[in-house]
Amino acid sequence: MKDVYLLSGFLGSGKTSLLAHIIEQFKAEGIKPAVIMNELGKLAFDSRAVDNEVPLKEMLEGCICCTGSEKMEAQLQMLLEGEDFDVLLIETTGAAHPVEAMDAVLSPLFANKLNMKGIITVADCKRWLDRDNMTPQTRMLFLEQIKHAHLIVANKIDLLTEEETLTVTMQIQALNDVAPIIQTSNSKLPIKLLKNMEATFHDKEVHEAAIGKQLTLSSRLHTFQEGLHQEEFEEWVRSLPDTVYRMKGYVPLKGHKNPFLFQYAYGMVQWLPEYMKMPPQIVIIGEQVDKLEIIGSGRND
Ligand SMILES: Nc1nc2c(ncn2[C@@H]2O[C@H](COP(=O)(O)OP(=O)(O)OP(=O)(O)O)[C@@H](O)[C@H]2O)c(=O)[nH]1
Repeated sequence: MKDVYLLSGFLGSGKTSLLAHIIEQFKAEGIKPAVIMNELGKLAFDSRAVDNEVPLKEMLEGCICCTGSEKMEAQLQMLLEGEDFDVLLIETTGAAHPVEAMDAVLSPLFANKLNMKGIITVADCKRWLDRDNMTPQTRMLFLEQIKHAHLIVANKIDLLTEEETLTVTMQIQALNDVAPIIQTSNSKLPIKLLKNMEATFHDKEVHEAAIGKQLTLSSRLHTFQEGLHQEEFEEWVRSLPDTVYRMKGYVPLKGHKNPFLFQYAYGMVQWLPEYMKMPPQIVIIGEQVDKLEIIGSGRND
């Protein structure tokens, strides 16, 4: 399994600086990183931050959350098949919503190969102080990127007074009291903090994880043991709390040879027949997904 980290944060907040700093530290430890950079526009300006030894894929046409997961799947496939690496760092555009970005990366096709460790959000502290002057949409995205983070880098504190730094840290903590907040200049984050991150639950870990572990956004991989009735499955989907944001994968349906491709977003269910026998697994993305009772399992796993 290769660990995956998603770097989120506003335009100019310090994501590329963070990426460069993380790469340097991983390499010093003998860990091989690979990078996917999602830039808006066609010029891969920031890729200069990544040296030639590090496998790099760029997604220059639009934001990963809008172009959909197929492009991301293609990049992941190419990296997994063609490159030798231990960890994957994905820098999202400043405009990416964290749930959509995580959704694009978490493909059931790679569920057994990639382990989503979580979202690191770089928050521009100077900009935070000025957030009341943002448009409502921009402000909302800024807050969502912080709310869903598993680790928050409160960056650019060199531009703040001590008192301002304290105020900003407390305000950010009030928005997300689960993620650790690290104050930095130039995104100088020690990588030892990444190692404790864990945003993915596999079936067998659900019970342990549920004890005393609180998470914002997380994902869960579930394997079905038997075929299900479509109507019962859809009834179960409707019964789920609205903190389940996305689901996708292959669901074995009674009376059909191959599991169906299943997608769920914004309360809508979509089914597509699959011509190959894909593994009967779904990925669930949301809050507290470890606590969900999943249809067909007969118990909470
Ligand atoms: N003063 C100050 N400047 C910083 C800090 N961190 C980053 N910068 C500067 O802010 C600018 C943007 O930094 P990047 O690391 O490129 O930020 P980014 O989030 O990748 O930016 P985009 O790719 O444009 O979204 C650069 O000019 C950095 O040198 C910091 O802690 N303090």
